[in-house]
Amino acid sequence: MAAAGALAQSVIGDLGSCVHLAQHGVRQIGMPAAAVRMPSESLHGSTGRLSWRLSFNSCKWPTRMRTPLSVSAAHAIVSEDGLGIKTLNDSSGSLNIFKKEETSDGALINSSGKESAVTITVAGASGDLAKKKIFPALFALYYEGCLPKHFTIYGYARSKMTNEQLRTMISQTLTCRIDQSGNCGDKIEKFLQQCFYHSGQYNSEEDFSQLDKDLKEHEGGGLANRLFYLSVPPDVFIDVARCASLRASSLKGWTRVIVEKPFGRDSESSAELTRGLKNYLTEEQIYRIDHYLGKELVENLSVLRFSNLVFEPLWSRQYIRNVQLIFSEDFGTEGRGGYFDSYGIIRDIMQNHLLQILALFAMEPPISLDAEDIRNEKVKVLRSMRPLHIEDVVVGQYKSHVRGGVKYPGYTDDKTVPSNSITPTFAAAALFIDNARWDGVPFLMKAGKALHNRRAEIRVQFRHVPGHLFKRSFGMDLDQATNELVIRVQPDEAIYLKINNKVPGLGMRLDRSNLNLLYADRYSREIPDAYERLLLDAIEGERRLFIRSDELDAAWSLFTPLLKELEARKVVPELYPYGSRGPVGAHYLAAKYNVRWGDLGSESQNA
Ligand SMILES: NC(=O)C1=CN([C@@H]2O[C@H](COP(=O)(O)OP(=O)(O)OC[C@H]3O[C@@H](n4cnc5c(N)ncnc54)[C@H](OP(=O)(O)O)[C@@H]3O)[C@@H](O)[C@H]2O)C=CC1
Ligand SMILES: O=C1O[C@H](COP(=O)(O)O)[C@@H](O)[C@H](O)[C@H]1O
Repeated sequence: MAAAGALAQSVIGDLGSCVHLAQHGVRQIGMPAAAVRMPSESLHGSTGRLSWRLSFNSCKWPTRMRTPLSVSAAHAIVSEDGLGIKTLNDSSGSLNIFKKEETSDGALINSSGKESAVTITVAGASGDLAKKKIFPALFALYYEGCLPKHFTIYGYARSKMTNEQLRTMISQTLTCRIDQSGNCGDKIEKFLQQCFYHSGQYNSEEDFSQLDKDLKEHEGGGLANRLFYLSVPPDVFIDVARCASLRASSLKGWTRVIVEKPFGRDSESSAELTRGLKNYLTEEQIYRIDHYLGKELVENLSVLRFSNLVFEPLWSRQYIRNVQLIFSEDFGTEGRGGYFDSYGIIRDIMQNHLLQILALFAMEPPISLDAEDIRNEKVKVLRSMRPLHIEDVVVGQYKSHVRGGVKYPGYTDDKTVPSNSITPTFAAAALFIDNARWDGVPFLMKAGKALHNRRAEIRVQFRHVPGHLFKRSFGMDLDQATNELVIRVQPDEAIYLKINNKVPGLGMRLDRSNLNLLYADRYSREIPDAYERLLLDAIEGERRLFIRSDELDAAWSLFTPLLKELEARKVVPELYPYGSRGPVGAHYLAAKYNVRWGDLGSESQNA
């Protein structure tokens, strides 16, 4: 076994293969040529805190480089930042990927080069999220060949269920990739055979000891890693973490725990949750999931910014007038009113999903694409932000509405919601980042349920062109002539830039047109669900898209004073009809900062 230190020193090699890889885009994705080393030996080994893991299949490329390549050269490369690639000269053209892992979560090197087993236990397996998202995502990973060869999936919950009943439940929500649906039935059957169920209490160490026994039987005595997904209500997070950690941790491999939101209700409860989890787990073992970070277009933000020369120079107060982060759903809290009423839209969407996008959008260029480098930059942005003021926030709640003879229920019509609830189902807010790059630029957020459409997008409105030669063509309203970049996260993923253009003809008439990258037109591949990416990352130990505890603290510091004030003052939300565009107050808030919401232009896809 070669040690990583030795690898780092070995500069042997055939630059031909380097060039070959560069031609396939590797260098562009993040491997500077200077960092490429070419050892002559086999590449798995370990040094200090780093270990090297051998895995197969292009899915297992470290996320930042997860690009399928077909390279036929028989060479191995290791970069100084801990990434390595070994290309095989076999007919499949497959790649072996070496990836650095820290051993603080219990990872051990598999010195034999034999693939280790992974068990994924979903606590709360009988619940909504598990059925809707987690099992389908695990199946999709299996379907794409992204799960390790030896994997087992365990459902754990209090409900009594047999393995067969779990399989029947899961099978109802599995779907196959549109483009490869040929052998779907077989794949579903094989996947289900790897799924098992264990009934137990969330706070019973004894029940987790039983689970441990079951897991061991499936793991077969070799190196086994364990991932626990806490898909349970937040009041049992710590119980499950305690029992899993004390009674069902992997003895030889790593143990990781994915924690679902909400991570508390405010700074204090969040800190308490973190303290509670850290009694049993290290920070490296905790994967706080924010599924918006796993969405394709959110992943793409850094690529758009940092790999296109045309954008990064514009990314500051000098050229950007305002940034808008917009989330809307065309359905209410149906079915989740009980949870929602004690959280509200600000905690449900703004403090996490929209703020995470904002941090990624506004951060300084990170030193590298390593998880810690990116999270360091995100936390700096969050710490540079002003805590929200109540004057910069508008809250709303949907009321019932009859349209086309159909009566849509109001929020308080939900039986699980108190009839006098003042929990906001809509909020708009203006935030500011007090740093050199963003001084004075309003970042407007808007999130709401039961609105007229379902959409999540980032809108970047640029400043006016100075000394605009074409003023006369635009009339008085120069706002209509500014450029706007729209990153549509969902649905119909797209990136488009509104530009001014001459209408063809002999006159000089201008209009606004879109330079449009509509994903469905450009890429035939189906976009993976966010949970697929995040589960795969957790299995691979890639923490870049998970929230670090200091990020979480910073996020809560921004919102906690506002949330407390709203609650203390019992601020009554402005009512808006189900299916409408939300409260009028949102427009006044935007107008206060000289902003017009960009999503109100028209109903067309690319408004
Ligand atoms: N559903 C969603 O779309 C989203 C959910 N989340 C978060 O994910 C987690 C799981 O969500 P979801 O599946 O909707 O939750 P559920 O309410 O469906 O709960 C999951 C499971 O936990 C058990 N459970 C329910 N209530 C309690 C309780 N009071 N005490 C102990 N166990 C309980 C039940 O299983 P059993 O009785 O069999 O033990 C249930 O099937 C939550 O933390 C939620 O906030 C986050 C984002 C979106
Ligand atoms: O976290 C949550 O997200 C969903 C919206 O997720 P999406 O991927 O479907 O856009 C939201 O409905 C839910 O209230 C919230 O808890």
